[in-house]
Amino acid sequence: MNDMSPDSYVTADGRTIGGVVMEMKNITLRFGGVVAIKDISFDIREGEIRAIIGPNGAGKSSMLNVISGFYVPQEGEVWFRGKRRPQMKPYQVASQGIARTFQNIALFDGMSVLDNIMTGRLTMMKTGLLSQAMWFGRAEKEENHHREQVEKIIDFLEIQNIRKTPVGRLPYGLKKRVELARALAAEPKLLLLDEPMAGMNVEEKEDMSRFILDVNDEFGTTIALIEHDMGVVMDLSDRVVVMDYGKKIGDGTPDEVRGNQAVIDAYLGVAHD
Ligand SMILES: Nc1ncnc2c1ncn2[C@@H]1O[C@H](COP(=O)(O)OP(=O)(O)OP(=O)(O)O)[C@@H](O)[C@H]1O
Repeated sequence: MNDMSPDSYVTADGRTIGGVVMEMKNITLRFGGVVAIKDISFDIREGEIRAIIGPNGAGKSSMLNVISGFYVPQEGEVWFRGKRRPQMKPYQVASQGIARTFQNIALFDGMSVLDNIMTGRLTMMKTGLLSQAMWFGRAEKEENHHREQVEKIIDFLEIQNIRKTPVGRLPYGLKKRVELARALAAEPKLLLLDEPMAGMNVEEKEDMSRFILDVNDEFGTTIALIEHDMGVVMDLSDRVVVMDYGKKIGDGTPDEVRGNQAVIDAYLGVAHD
């Protein structure tokens, strides 16, 4: 699954966690007078499930937006696969193998599940309309390949029965699953999930947790996620970054974070256990 770098290790459940793939170094992000992120550093290792938690307004989404290139920090550096990342547009970040889902579902309601998932492959499509017209065979072959990959994801996430359904008609939990499918269609190396369980009932949360674990396990996808449900975060994650008012107040395994007094004071102590 991963290159066995010297600092690789195998988790209790038998997954291999490799070296650092993404490193945020002293990131500061301001919106006018509001400092959303204050001098935060942390890393993400290959194959791990890394959570970012914190109370409302702590800066979690802002951090995910920095990783995905939607926001450019005023200070600090983003390193990816051992290289400093220059300022990039989100589509350029996506083409490096980083895909994301959004806090508020961002699908095309009028389009079928299948077509929505196909849009996740846009960054990988080589033949445009002109070449399709001029060199149909090659374009057709490529289209078939994309369809095959999408069908695999549809099977994996168990959504065969809704593949032709317009997304707008689906219940919330399934829409979130389709969003995950669309992100996976880009075959990401690093998958960013912005509150994947928000608004879900217990059963939907269990399903989504299982799919996140399966994606990580089956495809070796590194996952960084923001989530409010503490139970979910502690069960799923290998390591957790805790933010509060734009600052990092904790970073470690779920057990380390649970025992961190600053975290308890800021967040966990307030009826989130
Ligand atoms: N586009 C923006 N323009 C101005 N201020 C912003 C913008 N995005 C975020 N902020 C501010 O930055 C701070 C951090 O917001 P952010 O959404 O990153 O926090 P969060 O931890 O994700 O919160 P929540 O859990 O409520 O989603 C907040 O004070 C917020 O109002």
